Amino acid sequence: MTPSQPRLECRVLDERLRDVMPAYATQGSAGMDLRALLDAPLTLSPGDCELVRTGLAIHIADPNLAGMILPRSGLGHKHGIVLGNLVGLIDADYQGELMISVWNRGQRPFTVEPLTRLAQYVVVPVVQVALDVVDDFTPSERGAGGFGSTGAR
Ligand SMILES: O=c1ccn([C@H]2C[C@H](O)[C@@H](COP(=O)(O)OP(=O)(O)OP(=O)(O)O)O2)c(=O)[nH]1
Ligand SMILES: [Mg+2]
Repeated sequence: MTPSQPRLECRVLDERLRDVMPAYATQGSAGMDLRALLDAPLTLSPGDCELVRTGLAIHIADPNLAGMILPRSGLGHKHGIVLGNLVGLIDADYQGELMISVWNRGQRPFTVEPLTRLAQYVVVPVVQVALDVVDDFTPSERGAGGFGSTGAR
């Protein structure tokens, strides 16, 4: 832990999580893994999407931070287990349980065992902005070009 590391309040909503709290796996890890709080194995057929409990609530509180729930690359690439919402965005004022929308986008059934590390939680900086309504912008180099306007190579 570095001295400047922000501290976030976390409620443990299920005692099963006590011994397996999320942690950074290495010094340079960007995310900490979230486990599936399940009473029994959960088999997802191809195309199935289920909301899975994590047993944890994290109150970020600081509006200049947000949480993100992201897939784990091994599960996503090897097994097609990703998120039903693609990315979960956790508001700084959210105090409820972190939930994982798990989606089997693959072609084979996949069984999630209880307390499997299913997704990862990343805290990112956020800037809240104010919008000034204008009629026109000062021209930029890109202008309204997008969606491949700069070419493929
Ligand atoms: O994967 C996720 C995504 C969201 N949330 C929680 C935290 C987040 O702060 C809240 C609302 O998420 P979001 O704003 O993305 O959903 P919404 O459909 O816009 O709901 P709301 O009307 O409550 O904002 O739901 C999760 O637990 N897991
Ligand atoms: Mg919302």
